[in-house]
Amino acid sequence: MMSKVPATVITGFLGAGKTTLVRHLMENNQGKRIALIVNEFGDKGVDGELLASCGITGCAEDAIIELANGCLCCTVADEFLPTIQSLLERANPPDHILIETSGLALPKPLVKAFHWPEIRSKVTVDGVIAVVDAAAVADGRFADSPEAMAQPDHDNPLEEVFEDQLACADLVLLNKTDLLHPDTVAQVHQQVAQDLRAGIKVVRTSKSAIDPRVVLGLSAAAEDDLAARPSHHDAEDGHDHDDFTSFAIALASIADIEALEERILDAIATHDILRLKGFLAVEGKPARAVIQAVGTRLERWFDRPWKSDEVRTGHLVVIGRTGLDRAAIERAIGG
Ligand SMILES: Nc1nc2c(ncn2[C@@H]2O[C@H](COP(=O)(O)OP(=O)(O)OP(=O)(O)O)[C@@H](O)[C@H]2O)c(=O)[nH]1
Repeated sequence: MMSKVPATVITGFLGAGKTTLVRHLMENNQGKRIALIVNEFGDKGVDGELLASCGITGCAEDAIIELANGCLCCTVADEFLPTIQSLLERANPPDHILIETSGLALPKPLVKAFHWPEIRSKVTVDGVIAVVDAAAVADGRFADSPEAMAQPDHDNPLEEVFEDQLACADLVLLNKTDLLHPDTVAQVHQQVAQDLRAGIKVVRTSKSAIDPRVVLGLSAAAEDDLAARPSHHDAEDGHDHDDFTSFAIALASIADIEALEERILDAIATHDILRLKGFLAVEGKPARAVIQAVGTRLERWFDRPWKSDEVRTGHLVVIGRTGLDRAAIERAIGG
């Protein structure tokens, strides 16, 4: 019998370190041909673009497939299945498939898709890896405030997505431990462990750095034990995305990047933006700048020189709870 191609689903809330993990796994591919399917919330992809410029040796151009716009777990039949099928039909099919889901996606409906007769005999879910932002957990990002708990019928979409991702995991990476005191890491570890199925291991990481042999080759066949992976959305057919929203801000070349950074941080704090990321053109700089913000933590670096035929403009993708004041954020950041 032909052996099935293993597929690893990488889940984890917005900004937890999924793309960082994917990059690490692709850089340390140990000669394996790895293909990546990446899906983001919002119609302007950043992760695929960032990885495309990775310069990893052995990482072929066509190794990265971006499914932008929409939620992978809800567009499974239309987009995901044909993509997997076309990967498998390649002259040189991958040895391993990585699937990076958006930070707001529920992993379970995606894993369920592996039951489809067209792919069931050819691919198996080797494992669901949940990446956790330990600093965000320590900040109480996913927990309810006492005031919210007191509300009748309250629900917390952040907490539900976070818990669904953990409940489906075969392995958890407790990431960003570099940002916390070891005692806090231990507390967060304990807290996260409570939401896991019995026997699921938590590995502490910084910058998602982990030996690929720990993450790949779990042989979990997750599609065969879905019943053991509880979800807040089990009673529903799909899930709606009304709880979260996303939009992109176009920016012309920036003269003063420090000033822009301050405006971004102010906007994040004022409007409770969950995630902001994108690219910028900076006047007088030959390279493209990357901006990454998770909550109020912001990173910026230059990733690659602009190509001669590229238009030097930027865009920032903003993600938050529904109700974000787009016009006000655009005004605040646009300056
Ligand atoms: N300090 C610290 N920063 C990290 C760590 N891992 C990732 N980051 C940073 O966190 C930000 C988000 O990382 P990503 O890998 O893009 O996160 P993601 O989960 O792919 O984000 P989304 O796809 O938007 O959900 C980037 O600025 C990373 O450099 C870590 O362990 N420690």
